[in-house]
Amino acid sequence: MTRDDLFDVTIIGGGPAGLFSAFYSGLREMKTKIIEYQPQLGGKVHVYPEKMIWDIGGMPPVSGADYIKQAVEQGLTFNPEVVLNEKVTSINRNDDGIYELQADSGIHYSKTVIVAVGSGILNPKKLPIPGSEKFENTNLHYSVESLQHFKGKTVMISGGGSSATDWANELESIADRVFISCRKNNFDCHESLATRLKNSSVVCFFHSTITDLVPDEDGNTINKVELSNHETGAVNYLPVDDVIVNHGYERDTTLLENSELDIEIADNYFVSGNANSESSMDGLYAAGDILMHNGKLNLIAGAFQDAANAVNKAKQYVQPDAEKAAMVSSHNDVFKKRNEKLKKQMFE
Ligand SMILES: Cc1cc2nc3c(=O)[nH]c(=O)nc-3n(C[C@H](O)[C@H](O)[C@H](O)COP(=O)(O)OP(=O)(O)OC[C@H]3O[C@@H](n4cnc5c(N)ncnc54)[C@H](O)[C@@H]3O)c2cc1C
Repeated sequence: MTRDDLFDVTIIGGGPAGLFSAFYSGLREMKTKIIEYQPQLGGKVHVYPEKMIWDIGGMPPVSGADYIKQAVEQGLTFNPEVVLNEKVTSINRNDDGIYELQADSGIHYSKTVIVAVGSGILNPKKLPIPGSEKFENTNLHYSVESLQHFKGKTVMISGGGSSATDWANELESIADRVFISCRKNNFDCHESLATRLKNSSVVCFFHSTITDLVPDEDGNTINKVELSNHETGAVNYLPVDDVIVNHGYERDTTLLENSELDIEIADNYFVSGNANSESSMDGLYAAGDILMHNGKLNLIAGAFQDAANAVNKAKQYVQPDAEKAAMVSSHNDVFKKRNEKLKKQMFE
């Protein structure tokens, strides 16, 4: 990247807030870039692809996976530049007032920035068993993409928190057998989840940890798990078809710590801003879970409002005589051609 690749707005993070920011900044005719660390857009909704989301205004219940599909389609409406697999490590500003985003592949230059990094970069905590990575291509899972994959299988779940117990409950009626192992003597989740689990056919192993994965003959697939009880010292070998691990997430939240700018931070992590999504820095805005202010709504619906506010402020920063807000979409010329096509499809 050179300084000639200067964008009006660069959005860090491609979750719900980043995607709606990209849509809205396209609507406001700004040259837009989204930078996302993960290989795909969608943010932390990827953690719950099969959960149903009911609380997005005007939208019927939608699965996380379908929501992502729609949000990505909307986010890319105006063809923003999308950079995936790219971690922004710090935000600085040069003497000309241009923001410089340091990333793995070099520096991204931008007139304004929207920080939409949610809870930071999430990576699942891995099983601390040497060599376990090779099973990630076969039957060791750190997320549940599809419950149906486990139909008729024997599944071992490791973890005692909300996600692990929720998966165990969901899989009970789909899998043939479900085991769950938990380090403590009780689950660390909402009591209704724990009660449902204890009354189910799921076999719970407390005080227990997976200490080894025994492969089948070809060496690529887990055939048995070695389960050790650290109270009694008992070791069990359980034949399994799949292993699901949910030990929580490692969070990389270093972006703002590394930045030398005077960005006001709340609770050691969040961008302390206002209801217009402004931060303490001119030209730098925040949207979604990373933004904190008095009226903050920590829902996807709240991220949309933050995003539109951030973009409107960015637009005025780049072009001070611009309208304060975009015209509504229902009679906006930007959509004229697209509407003709859509109406044709609808009425044909
Ligand atoms: C299990 C679960 C269920 C939920 N259910 C609902 C629900 O029913 N309804 C609802 O409204 N909300 C729900 N939420 C909350 C909702 O998912 C979040 O509010 C929403 O995802 C926030 O969007 P965001 O874009 O701010 O952040 P995120 O979705 O966290 O996206 C941030 C993105 O930024 C990227 N990123 C972070 N740091 C960097 C960096 N340095 N460089 C590049 N990229 C970076 C991340 O990889 C990520 O993709 C749920 C959350 C969870 C965990």
